Amino acid sequence: MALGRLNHVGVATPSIAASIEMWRDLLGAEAIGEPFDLPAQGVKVCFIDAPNTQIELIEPYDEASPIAGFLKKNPAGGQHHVCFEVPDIHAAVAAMKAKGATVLGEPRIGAHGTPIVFVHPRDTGGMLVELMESHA
Ligand SMILES: CC[C@H](C(=O)O)C(=O)SCCNC(=O)CCNC(=O)[C@H](O)C(C)(C)COP(=O)(O)OP(=O)(O)OC[C@H]1O[C@@H](n2cnc3c(N)ncnc32)[C@H](O)[C@@H]1OP(=O)(O)O
Ligand SMILES: [Co+2]
Repeated sequence: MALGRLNHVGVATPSIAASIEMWRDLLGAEAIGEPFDLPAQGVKVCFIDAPNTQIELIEPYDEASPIAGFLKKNPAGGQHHVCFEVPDIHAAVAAMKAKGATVLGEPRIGAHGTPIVFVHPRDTGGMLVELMESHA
């Protein structure tokens, strides 16, 4: 399985609203999407377009959010994961497992409306990696 396009960098934040201000006023972001809730994945999401990828701002939807633990350790938020595109999520899961990596859960629909999975950071040098099926 070849390394695919970097679809987005996930950035955890305690406040999407505050993060939008920083990305816009300090870093010059111009294409900022409308925040939306993704309760099935326990997050609120806002995509910020960069020329060749996106920033995915993620805020806990509730206390059970999978990023709640991360924000306890990093109260100001920070870089949470990176997401690479794959042509076939099931083939990607099989390839990861065949190489001994831990895939977290089953493929589920992510913020772009396509199937995603996560590979445990212990298998990826400490960086949480998301794989997202994309046919773009
Ligand atoms: C899905 C919608 C959207 C999209 O793009 O479509 C998203 O991307 S939403 C993103 C939020 N969802 C997830 O992250 C789901 C997958 N994540 C998980 O299942 C957990 O966060 C997990 C298992 C990676 C970590 O679990 P937890 O937060 O409970 O922390 P632990 O103490 O169990 O962590 C174990 C170990 O991993 C290290 N860790 C935790 N989070 C990260 C991280 N983001 N990046 C790197 N490392 C991470 C943590 O420090 C622990 O390390 P250790 O050395 O054992 O102390
Ligand atoms: Co993501």
